[in-house]
Amino acid sequence: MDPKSAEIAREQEYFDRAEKHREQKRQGGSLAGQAGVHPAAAAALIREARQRAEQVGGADDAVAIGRIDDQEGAALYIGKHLILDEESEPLVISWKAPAAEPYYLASHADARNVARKRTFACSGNHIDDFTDVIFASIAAAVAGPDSELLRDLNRGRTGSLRDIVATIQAAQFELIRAPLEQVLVIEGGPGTGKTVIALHRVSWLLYQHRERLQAREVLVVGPNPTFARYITSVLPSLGDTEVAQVDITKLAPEVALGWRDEPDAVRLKGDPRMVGLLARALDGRVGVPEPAERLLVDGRFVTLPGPEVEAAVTAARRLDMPYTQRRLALRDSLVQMLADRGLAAPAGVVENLLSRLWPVMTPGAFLRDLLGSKERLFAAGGAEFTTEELLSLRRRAADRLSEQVWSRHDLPLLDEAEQLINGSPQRYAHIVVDEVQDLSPMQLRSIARRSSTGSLTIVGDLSQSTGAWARDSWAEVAEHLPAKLEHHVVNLRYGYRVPKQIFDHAAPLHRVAAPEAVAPEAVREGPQGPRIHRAEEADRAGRVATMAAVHAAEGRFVGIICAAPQRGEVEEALAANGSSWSSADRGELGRAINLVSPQEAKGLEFDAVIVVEPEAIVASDPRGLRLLYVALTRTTGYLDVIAVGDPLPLKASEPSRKALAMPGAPLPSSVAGPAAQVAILVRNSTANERWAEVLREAARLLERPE
Ligand SMILES: Nc1ncnc2c1ncn2[C@@H]1O[C@H](COP(=O)(O)OP(=O)(O)OP(=O)(O)O)[C@@H](O)[C@H]1O
Repeated sequence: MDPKSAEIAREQEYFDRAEKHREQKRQGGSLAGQAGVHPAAAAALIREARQRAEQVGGADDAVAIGRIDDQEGAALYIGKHLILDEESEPLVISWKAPAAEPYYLASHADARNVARKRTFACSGNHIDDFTDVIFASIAAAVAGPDSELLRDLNRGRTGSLRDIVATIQAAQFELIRAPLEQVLVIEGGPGTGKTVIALHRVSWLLYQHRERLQAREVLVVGPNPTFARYITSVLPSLGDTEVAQVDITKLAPEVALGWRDEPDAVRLKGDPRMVGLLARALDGRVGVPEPAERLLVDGRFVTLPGPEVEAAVTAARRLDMPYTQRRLALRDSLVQMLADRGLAAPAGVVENLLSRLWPVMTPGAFLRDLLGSKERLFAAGGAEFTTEELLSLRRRAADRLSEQVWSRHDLPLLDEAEQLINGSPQRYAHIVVDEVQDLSPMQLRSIARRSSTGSLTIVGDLSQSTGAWARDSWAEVAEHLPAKLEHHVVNLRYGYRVPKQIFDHAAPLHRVAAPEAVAPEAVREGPQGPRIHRAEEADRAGRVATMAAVHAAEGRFVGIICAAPQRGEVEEALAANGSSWSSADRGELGRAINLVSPQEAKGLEFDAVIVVEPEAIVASDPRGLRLLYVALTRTTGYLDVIAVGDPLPLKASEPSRKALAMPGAPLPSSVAGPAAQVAILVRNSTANERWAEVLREAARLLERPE
């Protein structure tokens, strides 16, 4: 046996021994259910056992990810979870324990008493190989990634992000363990590890602050359901199963989505001026008493003077409480007025009057009534909004609340209304927000109101910021976040995902679309450079389907990124080719072939990416060059770009007639005001819609209110 194989065999013995102890701990847990006599007690024990098993680590995980030997020759094995022997001595320590720090921080410049760092490559608990870094006596600092990191980065991807405990880099580790009491903004280009670091940071914070920070007090927010699902298994794999992980649409009452807002309305619904508008509109729902209010108590009428009732309403209005609580206060006042007249009326007696003065309100009913009424909008808008703005919010309300279809951009408004009507939602001691660069002020408020401490980890990249609230500076984001604690922005420099040749292809876009942001340095070469395919419109989709099938046949996880105009033809071509695929827009991800819009592709990665018609991607957003940059930086290995037009447009072009005809596309700036409303209305009206209704609505839009 060669020396390395002999060493692997010795290490394997240690791994096997540790695994035996891990299994014993797991078994100890799984018998707990049988020990309980009462079924409820047994269920609780089983639940606890399951949690314990998760904290022990999966049976398929290696017991250790690495080992450090100090200058005196003492070895310390490091894994995802602590494993003790029969004497309760540690066989493996957790990566989060202070003693594990040198594993991540030792460098040739500062060895931290580490003589050797060993990283294991395993299949399950079987050691395939290991690599050593010898620190002793090597003076020169060696830059660049170690071979274990490269091996890990070159592994094929699946539909879910993995933990990186074995290969966390020193700069990343510093962010993972940065103090809890701050707003930490982690910025960095595509694939610098922002997401994965933020998740490891959660695990690390829960471990270090276990006395005062519980998993249930931590919230992780992603930008959409696909992304939330993509990252969801990292924390459980680190033993943290109880952290709430949601996409931002979940921070609002549950409603049926499906309405598409026009760009003006999208922008406005994210505007912080909506806070005042909603508060004024809710106040507008409070009624005015009659000069004399008559109530039927015990079969006879009692009259309450209007001014007295009005004083009670005014007092309730002034209370610093949510609408529903103030309603209860008004009810108490009305009951008291009757009591003052010697009438012991049950609360129900005043209910009719109360419903008129202070109607019961739900966020959905309130917002539907507001957006559906020009009068209500104009009354609440005040001087802060232009006529055009208020009209852009107006839409026909469904007759029944259950039939109302909402847009994604209504959600932060519903959340704001929920706060105004029913008070604060559940709050969290630490919140992580990923892809924060695109969030509107109203969405950021939704997050801020859920923070009990002001401690946040914010993750994003300005060079990937697109949409109605595209940002150019962190200050624009920070002003809507809690200001209780200091804000620190830290930049990650190295790009781990995108191979160098491919990043070089995308880099010119970065320079024109986000000149202020720092571009990452790619740490590795890929299997090949980007391949640019010129196509005719007629054969474009067919070639996409063929390329996807070839990549999939090689076992690669494939992402086809295309804008809305090309989506139909690509779906048809895939179907004609007999390929099955997942659609990220429906929240799915994970088959060999995935079809993704450039917006939904943010944060995701694939072994092979096919970017369809870059010009169409650029045309689909006012910051379209950034969107193309996002699309080109999703690959860990292969990139194909297929284009009838320019494969690398560096200038955002005037939208074509065809693009303008698409619902949701921005109109030229010369078409504004009511004319824009009418243009949008006509564009959105399909042939089978009732034209009389469309024309009536158009006439209504053109008649300007005073
Ligand atoms: N230290 C590391 N060891 C192994 N893999 C790493 C390391 N750092 C980052 N990666 C990998 O690089 C890829 C990109 O990481 P991640 O998705 O967190 O980047 P990001 O900065 O959030 O990217 P984007 O801006 O595109 O959302 C992931 O596959 C991640 O596992």
